[in-house]
Amino acid sequence: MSNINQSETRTSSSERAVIEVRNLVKHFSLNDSFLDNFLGNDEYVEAVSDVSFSIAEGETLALVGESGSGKSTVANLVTGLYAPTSGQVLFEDKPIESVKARPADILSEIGMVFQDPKASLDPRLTIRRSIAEPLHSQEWNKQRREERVDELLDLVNLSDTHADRYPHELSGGQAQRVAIARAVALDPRVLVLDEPVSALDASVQAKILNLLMKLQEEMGLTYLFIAHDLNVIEHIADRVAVMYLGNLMEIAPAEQLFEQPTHPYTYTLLSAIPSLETGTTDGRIILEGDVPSPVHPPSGCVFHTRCPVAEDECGTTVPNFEQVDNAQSKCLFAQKFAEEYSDR
Ligand SMILES: Nc1ncnc2c1ncn2[C@@H]1O[C@H](COP(=O)(O)OP(=O)(O)OP(=O)(O)O)[C@@H](O)[C@H]1O
Repeated sequence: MSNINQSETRTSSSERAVIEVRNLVKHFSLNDSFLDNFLGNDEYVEAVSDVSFSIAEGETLALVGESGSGKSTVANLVTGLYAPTSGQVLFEDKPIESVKARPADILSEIGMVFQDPKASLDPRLTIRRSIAEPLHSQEWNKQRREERVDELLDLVNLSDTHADRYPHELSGGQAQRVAIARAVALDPRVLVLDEPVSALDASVQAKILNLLMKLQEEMGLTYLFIAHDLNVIEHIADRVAVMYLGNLMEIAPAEQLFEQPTHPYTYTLLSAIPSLETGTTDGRIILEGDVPSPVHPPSGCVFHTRCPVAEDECGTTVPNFEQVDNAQSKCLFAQKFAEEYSDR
């Protein structure tokens, strides 16, 4: 057991980090009017609070947590859509701003897939034109673009007959395949997947997850996979990062996290997953109280107001990350908690 600094929640030095997030902070101001500025009102939402992690080449890091925990904000910071309030995102050791300075570069390095595939496709464009759109950034002639669209349709297991349809003529699963084809059109290194299967039926979810795993293997892709549902990521994630109220609470290899969570918040998320045998969530821990406001987060550990095992110290002391086996856990009692949990 050891206490470690938050900035050390990274891949081991032998693995090459494709994405590295260092002490990332993002505030959204709530008082932007002239009067607010004049009166010095500077209230803000602390959407992401000192988050650090890295993702190794070919790895899938899942980012999980309840609604409002800051997952999408992290995704938008990693793709350079948002500028951080402080901290840094590095893509292959280069600050993301320098990659973003040339829009074609960022598109070809980091692709993005969203929750609602139909909303991410232009309803006026045929599937062929939608998939071809990012290819216009390349100096390719029409024939080369057409060939690439055919390759991409094949890659995501859609037949040519889909090429001339419009988004409204596709099922949710087919539309997500098209969105994935677009995202990988320029052969990126990284895909940021923001709840890519949340809007789909369970049977379709499994097919899209299988497709993502196949593409990762064939194209050597690195994934940042965002989900609120731990069920979805159990088989796809190599490591899991758990967020609560803008903070990273635990980061661990997926197998260890599902077997022996080291943070009480992870435990409560796991206890919400229905048992495979009974289909019920018997023994589930229901968190008391509402999620606190990200404008005035609790002192000490941000989870202490809802934590089922909090002690007095948790309300006053901000935990550092503690190493428990291969997990890093932002809990003052991580070791004790993990031992007690494994006895259950
Ligand atoms: N543009 C914005 N302006 C103000 N507040 C924002 C903005 N975007 C996000 N927030 C706030 O930041 C916090 C984190 O939001 P975020 O969308 O990143 O969480 P999330 O975990 O992705 O949730 P969800 O799964 O519901 O999308 C929330 O309190 C949210 O209300």
